[in-house]
Amino acid sequence: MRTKLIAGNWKMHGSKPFIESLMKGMTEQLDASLESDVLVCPPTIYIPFVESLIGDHKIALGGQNLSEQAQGAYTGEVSGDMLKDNGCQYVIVGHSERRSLYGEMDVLVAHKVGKAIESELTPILCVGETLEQREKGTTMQVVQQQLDAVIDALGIDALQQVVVAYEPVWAIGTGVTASPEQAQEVHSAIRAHLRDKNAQIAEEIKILYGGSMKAANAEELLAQPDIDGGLIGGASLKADEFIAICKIAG
Ligand SMILES: O=C[C@H](O)COP(=O)(O)O
Repeated sequence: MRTKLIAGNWKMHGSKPFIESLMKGMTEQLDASLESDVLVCPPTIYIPFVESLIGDHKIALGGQNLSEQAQGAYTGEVSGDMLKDNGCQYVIVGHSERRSLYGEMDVLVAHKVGKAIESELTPILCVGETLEQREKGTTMQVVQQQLDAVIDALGIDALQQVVVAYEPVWAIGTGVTASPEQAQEVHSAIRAHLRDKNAQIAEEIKILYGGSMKAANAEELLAQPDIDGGLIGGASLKADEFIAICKIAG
């Protein structure tokens, strides 16, 4: 039985007063009996601040990116160990914004997944196709290639420590959500692809959906058998909305 994970990716949003109010709303409404896991991924600089606001609440902390290097003269970079040292348990790797805006290729993403695991962080490996790729009918090819880059570099066993997030690029921040059927189709194909390599890992791995998920569509998406949670952008910046999704997840 896979526990659901609801992860908020705040991207480059927030300020101390905004975060204080967001976290107040979240911690006040968060029910301790919630069975799903809740995670927030603030901008790196606010991680210690958010950690102080989480206190004893059952909310995990994650980074949005990490360096592929362990340490050294890499100006502006933040390592997995540094994230770990500041209370993170997770880190998002290979988000489509990192891939398209910062030129992160599959090989680099695979390297970062490896570094996250070495730092005892759970990488949330993002995969997904553009609208053009979907229209050409290459969705699964693209997604498999993104997954296989990690499997080829680190071996299939590494995926025991990975969460996958399927994020169709055309659904990110657009208000256009993949239909539950479209999302389930890809999630199930991802699991089938992994099953060919290791049935147990395929069964146990969490596959999150990301792309305009909100309280109004979360129920249908999270009811799909292969959707194990959400990686939520815009809706994670509103306490009521985010907590409503967490409650739907159970
Ligand atoms: O990491 C989150 C995804 O990019 C989804 O963002 P969104 O919920 O704003 O569409």
